[in-house]
This record gives sequence, structure tokens and C-alpha cells, in this order.
Amino acid sequence: MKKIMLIGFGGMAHEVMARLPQGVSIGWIVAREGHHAAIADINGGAVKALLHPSECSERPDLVLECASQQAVREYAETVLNRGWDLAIASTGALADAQLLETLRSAARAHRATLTILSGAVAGMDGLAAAREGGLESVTYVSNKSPASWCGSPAEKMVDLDNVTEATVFFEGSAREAARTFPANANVAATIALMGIGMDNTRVQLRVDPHTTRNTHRIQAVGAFGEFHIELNGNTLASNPKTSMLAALSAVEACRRLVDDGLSA
Ligand SMILES: NC(=O)C1=CN([C@@H]2O[C@H](COP(=O)(O)OP(=O)(O)OC[C@H]3O[C@@H](n4cnc5c(N)ncnc54)[C@H](O)[C@@H]3O)[C@@H](O)[C@H]2O)C=CC1
Ligand SMILES: O=C([O-])CC(=O)C(=O)O
Repeated sequence: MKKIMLIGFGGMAHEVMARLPQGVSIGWIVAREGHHAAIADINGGAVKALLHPSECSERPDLVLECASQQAVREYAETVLNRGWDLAIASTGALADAQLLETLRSAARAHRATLTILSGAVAGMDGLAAAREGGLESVTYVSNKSPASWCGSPAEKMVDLDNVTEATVFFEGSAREAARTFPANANVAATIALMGIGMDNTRVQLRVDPHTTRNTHRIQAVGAFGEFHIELNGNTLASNPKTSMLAALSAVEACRRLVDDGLSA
């Protein structure tokens, strides 16, 4: 049995727990203290609630971050310094170039892997392959409902309650997008990390009152040719900011621990 550590106890973490592949169990959950009683109830106390990964004295087979960019800043270095493999959803934390370098060095020094979950988008394998031949441009457009942008800085950029048509409220770099919208624009950072970087990846964020989905459009142009991907993702019932596919990409990372057959 593979035993993983989850970081976070919100929408994505619950989806991962509900869909955990056979042969994988959750040994530890790093969460805020307010969640510890609920964690103690899971499987008759089989899961340990922690405030920090350093409280764990065993070696998890994988640490899965499904919490926030702040959680990556708080815990990722400790995890990698212990030589534990880490997969992160909150990829926008890596818009901080210094943190990215620190985590890369920690992973190299301790022979750990830092995996960027594909999250809410698809095509990251193709984008990374295209990069090998040279990319000219990568653009990303995110289109979400007003409920998705609620509680984000979008509230100050557009009237979310009264918007009547799809409206662009942000245009800029992936670095700026990921930093400004930490719960909504991690995809921008993921695309940047797999493509032409945080400053060269152009991002447009839109609010659309006529949708309930999270739509991600990627256009990449390079020596390979060009591709356009449009992904219309259903959101988690528990969190309209987060696409179900993002949670499923975390589940798939767990499945890789037990499946030793084909790999994408
Ligand atoms: N790469 C991608 O495509 C996507 C990435 N994400 C990232 O995944 C995160 C989680 O998504 P959801 O579960 O839907 O969010 P959520 O808001 O439903 O849950 C987040 C959970 O993490 C906990 N948390 C946050 N910071 C923490 C910290 N420093 N220490 C301990 N616990 C902490 C919260 O208390 C909460 O339980 C998002 O905040 C976002 O950063 C979300 C969607 C897509
Ligand atoms: O789940 C999504 O559709 C995208 C998202 O929240 C993010 O990029 O942070």
C-alpha cells in the first residue's frame, strides 16, 4: 500500500479522497487546526492531522499539495529537503523566481521530484515537446463565471454582480496573473512553466455571466506548427473557482504510484 500526505482539506483534497485509487491510502493531512477534528474522524483515526509536514516521522510515497500558493511557500522546501516527492497544484507560487530556484535546488540536492500537476488544463505534454523546437508565442485565455471570480481582485476590476456579457478584466503576463489571482490563475503559471516562461506567456482573464464552466484556451505557435486547445471544464460543486479536472490530475498522480504500465 502506498501512503501519501495531502496538504489542504478543501474542495480538491476532498475530491482526491473520494476518488483515491486502490492501493493508495492517505497517511497524513497537513491542514489548519480547525480541520483537525474532522481529519481525526476519517477511517476511524487512520489519518494523522498535521500543522506542518515536518511533524511526520515516516516517508510518504508522495506529498500532494492541494491547498494554496501560500502552502507551497510554507512547506515545499521542507518536503523536498527530506527527499520526499512533491506534486503541486498551486503552481502560481513558482511565479516567484527565487522560490522556483530554491525548490529546484532542493529537489536536485535531495533526489526528490517536484511535479507540476497539469491541473485544470490539457496539452502540457505537447507544449513541453513543442518547446524543444522553439516556441514563438503562447497565449492563454481564461473564461469563468462571476461566482468563480468572487473573492478575488477581479471584484475591484469589474462589477461581478452586474456584468451582462463576457468581459476581459485583466491582460498581462503569466507571472502577473498567477500572483494577482492566486486561487484562479495557477493555470497561467503551469502553461508558462511548460512553455516560454512567466514573462513571455500572455494572459487574458474574462468573466462571463452566461457560463458555469471554467474555459481555458491555449494558443501556441512555434517551429512545430501551432495548436489551439479549448477546454471547457466543469467546476467542483464545493468550489466554483476550481475545475474538476484539476482534482482529477491529482488523482492521476496518485494512480501513477500503483500503475507501472503505460505512462503518458
Ligand atoms: N493548477 C491548477 O490548474 C489549479 C490549481 N488550484 C490550486 O489548488 C488550490 C486548492 O484548491 P481547492 O481545494 O479548490 O481550494 P479550497 O479553497 O476549496 O481549499 C483549500 C484548502 O487548503 C487549505 N489551506 C490553504 N492554505 C493552507 C496552508 N498554508 N496550510 C494549511 N492548509 C492550507 C485551506 O484551509 C482549505 O482547506 C487552490 O487554492 C489553487 O491554488 C486550483 C485549481 C486549479
Ligand atoms: O480550476 C481552474 O479552472 C483554474 C484555476 O482555478 C487556477 O488556474 O488556479
